[in-house]
Amino acid sequence: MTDSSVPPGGHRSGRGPRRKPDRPHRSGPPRGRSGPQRPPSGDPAREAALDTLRAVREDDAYANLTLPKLLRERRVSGRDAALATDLAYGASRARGLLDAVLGACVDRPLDRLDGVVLDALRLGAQQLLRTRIPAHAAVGATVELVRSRAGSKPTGFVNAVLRKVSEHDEAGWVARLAPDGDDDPVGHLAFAHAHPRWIAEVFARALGSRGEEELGAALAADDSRPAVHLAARPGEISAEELAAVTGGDEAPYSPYGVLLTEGGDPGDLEPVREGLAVVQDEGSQLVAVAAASAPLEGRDEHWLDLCAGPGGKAVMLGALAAIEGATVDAVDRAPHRAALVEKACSGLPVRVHTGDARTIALPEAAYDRVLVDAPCTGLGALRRRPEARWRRQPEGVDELTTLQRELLTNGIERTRPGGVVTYATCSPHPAETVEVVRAVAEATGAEILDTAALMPQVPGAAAEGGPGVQLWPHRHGTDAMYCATLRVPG
Ligand SMILES: C[S@@+](CC[C@H](N)C(=O)[O-])C[C@H]1O[C@@H](n2cnc3c(N)ncnc32)[C@H](O)[C@@H]1O
Repeated sequence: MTDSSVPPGGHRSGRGPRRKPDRPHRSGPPRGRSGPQRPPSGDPAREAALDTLRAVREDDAYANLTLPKLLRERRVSGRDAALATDLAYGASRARGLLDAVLGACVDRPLDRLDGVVLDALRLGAQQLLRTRIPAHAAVGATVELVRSRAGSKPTGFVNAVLRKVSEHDEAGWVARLAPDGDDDPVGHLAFAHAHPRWIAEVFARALGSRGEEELGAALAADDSRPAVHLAARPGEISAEELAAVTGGDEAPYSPYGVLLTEGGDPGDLEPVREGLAVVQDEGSQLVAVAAASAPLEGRDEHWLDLCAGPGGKAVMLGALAAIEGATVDAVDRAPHRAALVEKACSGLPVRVHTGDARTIALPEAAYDRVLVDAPCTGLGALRRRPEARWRRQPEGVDELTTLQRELLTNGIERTRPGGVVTYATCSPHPAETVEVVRAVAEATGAEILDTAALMPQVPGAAAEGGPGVQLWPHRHGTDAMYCATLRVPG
C-alpha cells in the first residue's frame, strides 16, 4: 500500500478535515471554467485533488504540474497541501485498480457516469483502500465534496457506492478481482500494484531471470513516491558538504549525490538557489558520470550531448568538462528545451545548438565523448508522473525505437575513432535498451564496453540478457535508467 500517510493530526480523528477560519481560500472549478457556482465544501485539500483529477481526465493535463499550481493559486499549504497531494497523485497512480473496484460496485459502465461523480468516486475509493483515513470520514467528506460540486442529487448514489467499496480492504478486493496468481502471476501482480498489464510484462522481460523473484518488488517500488536526490555541482561543492548544509545523506552510488531526508521544496534550499546543486535522480547522475569517465585513449577535449534538453545531464557534463579542460556541444530539437539547457548551463563550457541531432551541422568523426540520452517511453520514471502509466500505450514503442537507433548511429558517426559513446534511456524496456545497443553495435562495428565495470559501487547493475547497466527503483532507489557505453573502432 502506498501514499498512506495521513498528515499529523489529520483525518484519523474521525471528524473530517476542518478549514482554518483565517486561511485565504478560493474554491470551485478551476479558473476559466463555467458552470453552476456552488458553495465550497470547506475542504480545500479534496477540492484541489478533485480539480486535478478533472484536469487530467478532461484536458490530458499532468497531475504533477496541475496540482502545485492549484495549491499555489488557492494558497493551500501545510497539511491540506500534503493531503491533496496524497489523494490526487495516489488516485492518479492507482486509477486502474480503483476503477476495477468501482466497476464491481456500480451497476453501469463507469464511462456513463458524470465526470465529477467519477472523479469523486476515485478519490473516495483511494481514501478507503489506500490511506488510513477512517471509512466514515472518507465517505462523508467525499459525499460533501460531491454535494458542493454537483448538488444533492448524486450524493445518495456516491454514498451507496463508497459504502460497498468499504466492505473490503485493498487486499480483499485484490483477492476478489485480480487474476489468479498461480495461473497468471504477472497479471496478478500488475493488478495488485495498480499497473497496466503490458507495463508489468515489460518489467518482467527486463528483469529476465530475476523477474519471478523481483517483479512484485519492482512494481511496488514503482507505485511509490520517489526520494528526492540532489547533485552537487562538481568543482563547486562536495556531496559531503552538500549533505551537511541540507541535512541530507550522501547518496550510496553517485559521487555527487545527496539524498534529501526532509520534505519541503528542494528549490528553497540555499545551495540549489545559489546554483551549487540541482535536483537530479541519482540514476541520471550515474549516467552523466559514466559518460564523462568511460575509458578513453588520447585526446579528451570535445564532448557532445546529442539530446540535451532540459539539461540535467548537460549541467553535470559541463561541470566535469570544466574540470577536465574540455567543452561540450549540447543539442536539442525542441527550441524551448534548448533554451532550458542554455539557462541551466550558464557559466559552464557548454555551447547549445537547436536542431535535429540527425541532421544538424556539427562535425562528423570529431568528438571524443558523446552522450545520446534518447527520447523514450519514460517507463523507468513512472513514479514521477502519477497518471503516466495509464496514458502510455505499447503502440508508441516501435516509432521510438527507430528514432533511438538513428540517434545512436548518428552519435557513433560523430565520434572520432577510439572515442566513446554513452547511450541512455529512462526506460527499462528491452526494445529501447539492450536491443537498440546490440543492433546498432552490429551495424556500425562499435565495440560494446563493460558498463557495469564503470560503476563497481552499484550492486546488481548489469542489465539482464544484453549489454549495459539497468538501474531499478526497488534495487537502487533510482529511476529505472538504462545506459551502455560503446567505443568507436580506431
Ligand atoms: C530523455 S530527454 C533528454 C534528457 C536530458 N539529457 C537531461 O538529462 O535533462 C530527450 C530529449 O531529446 C530531444 N529530442 C528528441 N528527438 C530529437 C532529435 N531528433 N534531435 C535532437 N533532440 C531530440 C527531446 O526534445 C528531449 O529533450
